[in-house]
Amino acid sequence: MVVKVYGSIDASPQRVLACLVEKEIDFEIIPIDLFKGEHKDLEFLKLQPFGQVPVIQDGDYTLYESRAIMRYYAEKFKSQGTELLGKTIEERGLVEQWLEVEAQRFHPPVYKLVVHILLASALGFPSDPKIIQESEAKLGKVLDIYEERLSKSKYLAGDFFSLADLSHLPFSQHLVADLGKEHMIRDRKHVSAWWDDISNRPSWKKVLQLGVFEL
Ligand SMILES: N[C@@H](CCC(=O)N[C@@H](CS(=O)(=O)O)C(=O)NCC(=O)O)C(=O)O
Repeated sequence: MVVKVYGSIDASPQRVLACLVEKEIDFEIIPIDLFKGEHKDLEFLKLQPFGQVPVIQDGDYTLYESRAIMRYYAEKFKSQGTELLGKTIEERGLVEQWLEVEAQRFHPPVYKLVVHILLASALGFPSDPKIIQESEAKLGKVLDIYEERLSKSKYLAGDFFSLADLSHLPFSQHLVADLGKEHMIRDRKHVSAWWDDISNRPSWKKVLQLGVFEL
């Protein structure tokens, strides 16, 4: 069954696409144009009542929240493609820990930078320099902890690539590519080496190529 992924070149859907590529799962992108407000259409809201992308449909199974979708496929296809959850319960615990850190500590400041640097004018409100400054300071503190962790461990959960690293790809790509904040990664030696490693994975290159194609 080909998995339908509702979204397109947006960051959170890319998180799911990278996971599906790593797990060698076939998918079809159903474009949802956020700038046209298609994510607020009644039909779409029946799939995702909060009006956000991504949503997946796998036969008659529907799921939203990108990190939940990743966990579902990483578990469902555990023995296919890249192992993304670790091999022991202790490794799984560390994968879950760093997935939560990404969602609760890393994502909020980066998302504010995306909104205020990239989207503000398109969404019709003034970008707030104070929010940008505060978000950058918050993110810097988070990345300092990453630097310490990655000075001892090749990847966040251990010496293996996992969902925890993968989950960082889309918004870290924003940081280095279109927010003008690449220095936040490059100024931290171990974070920089980690970013070079995970962003050079064939799965991520394929997802970025899809984005180019979509444009
Ligand atoms: N927690 C959700 C967040 C999804 C989300 O924020 N999606 C954004 C697109 S992106 O910023 O992730 O690329 C969206 O639909 N935004 C439209 C809206 O919130 O109205 C997830 O991880 O799936």
